[in-house]
Amino acid sequence: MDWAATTLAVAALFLFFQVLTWRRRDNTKRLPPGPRGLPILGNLLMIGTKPHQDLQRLARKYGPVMHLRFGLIPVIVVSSPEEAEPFLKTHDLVFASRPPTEASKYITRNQQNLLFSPYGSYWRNMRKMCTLELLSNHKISTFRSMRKQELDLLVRRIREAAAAVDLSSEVTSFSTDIACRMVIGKKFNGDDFNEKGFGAMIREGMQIAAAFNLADYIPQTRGLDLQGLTKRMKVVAKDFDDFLEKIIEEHVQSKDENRVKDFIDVMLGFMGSEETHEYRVERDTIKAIVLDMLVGSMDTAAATIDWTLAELMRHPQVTKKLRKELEDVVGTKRMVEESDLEKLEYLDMVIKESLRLHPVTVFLMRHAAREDCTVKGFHIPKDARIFVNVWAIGRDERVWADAEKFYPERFVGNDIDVRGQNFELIPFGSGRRGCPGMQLGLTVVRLVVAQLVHCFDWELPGNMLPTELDMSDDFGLVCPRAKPLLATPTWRLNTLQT
Ligand code: HEM
Repeated sequence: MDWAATTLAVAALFLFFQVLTWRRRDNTKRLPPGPRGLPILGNLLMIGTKPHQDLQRLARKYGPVMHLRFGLIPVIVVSSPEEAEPFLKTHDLVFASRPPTEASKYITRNQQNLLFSPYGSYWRNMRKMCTLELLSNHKISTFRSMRKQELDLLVRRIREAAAAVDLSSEVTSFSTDIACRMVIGKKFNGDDFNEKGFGAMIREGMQIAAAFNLADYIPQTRGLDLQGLTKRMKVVAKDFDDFLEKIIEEHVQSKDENRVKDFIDVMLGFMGSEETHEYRVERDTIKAIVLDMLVGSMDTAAATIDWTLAELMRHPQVTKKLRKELEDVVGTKRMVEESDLEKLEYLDMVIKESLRLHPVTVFLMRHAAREDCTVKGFHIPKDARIFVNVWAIGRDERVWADAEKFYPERFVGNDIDVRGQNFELIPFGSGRRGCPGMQLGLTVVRLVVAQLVHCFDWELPGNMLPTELDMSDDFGLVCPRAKPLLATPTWRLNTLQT
């Protein structure tokens, strides 16, 4: 094609997209304020590698309900508790859906999992199964001794370490191990999934799912795969499928009736019997839900533990106070048990404070509007994506005094908690799409933080000062600390037992 023809083609394409954008704009209705966008791309270029921070900055200028356009898709960004409540409570039913995305199409078999499933009877059915059969208090208590075994192993590994320990990596391995044992019945070492390794494969899937995929926002570019993401998704989806097929078959063939039933066993029990069970479960459903449960439990808890330990190392006075509570409740002659957790009130405040400053899912998973709706006088169009910026809400100076300061005592004398009733603190979301694994997540985080603070004194390497600890984050489906947390442990209990 010569120069003139290329220019003409680009101009025609530009005009086509511009007309599309104009047709979508309805000038009679008042959208929330927001920055002007470019033709075709909208506001996409305003978003860098830290979208939660970029959108917080924009919200300071345009307000806590903001309208942007990512490509051709309207996006509503919510950045304050008062504005989050109508989206997650008053009009929860309208915003309880998920948009179709390329990742959900390829990796989760056309949104067959819970996380990416659109609102409807399939989602309701799966949500009920997950809540009542997999993540109920009763079911998670059946894995209590498994959690204890794995935590004892973690403590032993740390105790035997001769020098500084990479706590981030240790906690991630622990979290991956308990998730695998609970969901699929066994642990996986580095490379026994395929040559890439189990954790690496799951994280590759999560990374792709979190990426800003141009094809989700400019659907006309789908076939072009401009970022090469579709190709990667197909590889990941095939790897997952081969792996899960093998694991499910092992479960079908297993004759061991005495072991604790893992999540695959439970779901296999509901398969193919619509008359006798209220859940409609197919083999593909099991595969999709297994991925949810692994993704939901592996990195969320690990990243929260890592953030909390880092904050404790930066705040020795808080650690001292937490240790005092642990000594009063547990003593110094034994390790922490899960049954101790309900008595540890200051620990609860420490974890809440950590989740306020470092919610590991910085945006609630993309909610989508199922119909047009009016919120606080603004028109929210059908199919708009709703981004609730939980990270910005936790740092909103109008709500939190000294918002950037890590100060667990702010929870003394009030009953603000993380369960979705207090919109200033929603690290697990709220309403219909709120996290069904919250109880399990909180149990694991509390247990590990308590144990590692109780069993060890920690020193930062190379005479590093607490204030020098790098607290920058990495954006993804889950946002961990960017740098590994290294610290040297000293055993502090009056017992040899681990
Ligand atoms: C510290 C730990 C955890 C945190 C901070 C967390 C946070 C969240 C958040 C913010 C959401 C999105 C809510 C929304 O879109 O409004 C969510 C959804 C979800 N979480 Fe968790 N989560 C954690 C642990 C877990 C665990 C342990 C599991 C399961 C084993 C789990 C499974 C899920 C699932 C399946 C959804 C999707 C629910 C739906 O769309 O209906 N999460 N989580």
